[in-house]
Amino acid sequence: MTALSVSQVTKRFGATTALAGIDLRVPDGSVTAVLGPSGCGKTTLLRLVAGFGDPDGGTIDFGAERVFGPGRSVPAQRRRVGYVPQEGALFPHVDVAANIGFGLPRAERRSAGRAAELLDLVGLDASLARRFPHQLSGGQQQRVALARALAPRPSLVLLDEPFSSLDAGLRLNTARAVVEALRANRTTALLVTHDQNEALSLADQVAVMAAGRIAQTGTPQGVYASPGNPTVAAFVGAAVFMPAVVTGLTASCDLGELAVRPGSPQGEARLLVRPEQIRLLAAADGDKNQNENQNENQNQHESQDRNENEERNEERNKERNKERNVVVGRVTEVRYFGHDATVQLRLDRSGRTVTARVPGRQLPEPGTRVRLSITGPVTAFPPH
Ligand SMILES: Nc1ncnc2c1ncn2[C@@H]1O[C@H](COP(=O)(O)OP(=O)(O)OP(=O)(O)O)[C@@H](O)[C@H]1O
Repeated sequence: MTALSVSQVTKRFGATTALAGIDLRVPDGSVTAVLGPSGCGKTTLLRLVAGFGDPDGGTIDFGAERVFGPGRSVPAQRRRVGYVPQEGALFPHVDVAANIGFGLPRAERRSAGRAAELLDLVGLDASLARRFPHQLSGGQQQRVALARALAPRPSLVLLDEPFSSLDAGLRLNTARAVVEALRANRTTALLVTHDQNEALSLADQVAVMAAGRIAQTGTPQGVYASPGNPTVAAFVGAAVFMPAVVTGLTASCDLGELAVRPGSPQGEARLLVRPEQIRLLAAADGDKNQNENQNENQNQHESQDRNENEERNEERNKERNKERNVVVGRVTEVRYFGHDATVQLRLDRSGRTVTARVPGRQLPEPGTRVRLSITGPVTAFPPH
């Protein structure tokens, strides 16, 4: 298989700039997910790589071979690209074996061996070879579509939202089976999707696209944990943004004093907190009483022993600082998803609304007040 390099590729359709200078490298034998909102240019990029149309500028290389560049455009049929579209890719009037054999040389087309091998690769039983597409589930059809794309041993496989027509359960299983098959075959693949979970859970590399450009490329963990800007941050997962002032490695905001990553911009900033970083602690009202009792006891003790006055004052200051960093909010909404839940809270201090993602076991009732704490460092962006 071959690495793909796209460099400074541009494409306009009349007044619309579909691609504004794309740079992307897909390493040999790996799967890159292109993730982006509707209309950002994902399909256009895939079509130009396949050779279904020429860019206005830039270069496209398959390994050492330039397939598009100044004065050069290798036709689609000579690029040896496998294409898996959204749905309806199979010929309805011929069986699975014939569908898979479509792209094979004549001699191989008659051999049942290659079709069986490909069915096995995509995790389907060889007995399905004689069925017609309408006798398969949607997920099975998409696996056959991949088997057909892989049959002529392409240099590259392009998948354009191949799972979007499948329902949730089937979608995940099919997506996993398809990516396992791509990996087993050491296929270089570009998978277009607008589903963040799909991109993050399946791909070796995620390229986030926005308005005709690649906004960021990296490993799924890298893009999620260290997004380059707020647009990427919001596109790869749920995000809570809030204003803050950063001094050194600490950000001061409505959620208290939070640790920020090294190298964060200083001064006024826009903080990104992931909902799973917000932890809910014990109910706030009970805690408040306990704190008041503790303070009263401390006061009595201080009046008994004046010599320890200074020491006590210091402790009280520390306690006050701690209290200042205790963030309390009232639960306004709870959404239960089985494996976890989201809890929306209105912060006492500012009235700002934040959303926490918590395990679905012990959920607070709407209306109760809870204390919050933030785990792990948060990301700071410049304020605008
Ligand atoms: N043949 C065309 N003629 C005119 N405009 C086009 C054409 N193809 C795409 N566009 C425009 O180019 C932009 C990018 O379209 P594209 O289909 O690549 O986006 P996309 O990210 O794949 O969107 P979606 O997720 O909705 O499929 C859009 O504004 C679209 O309207």
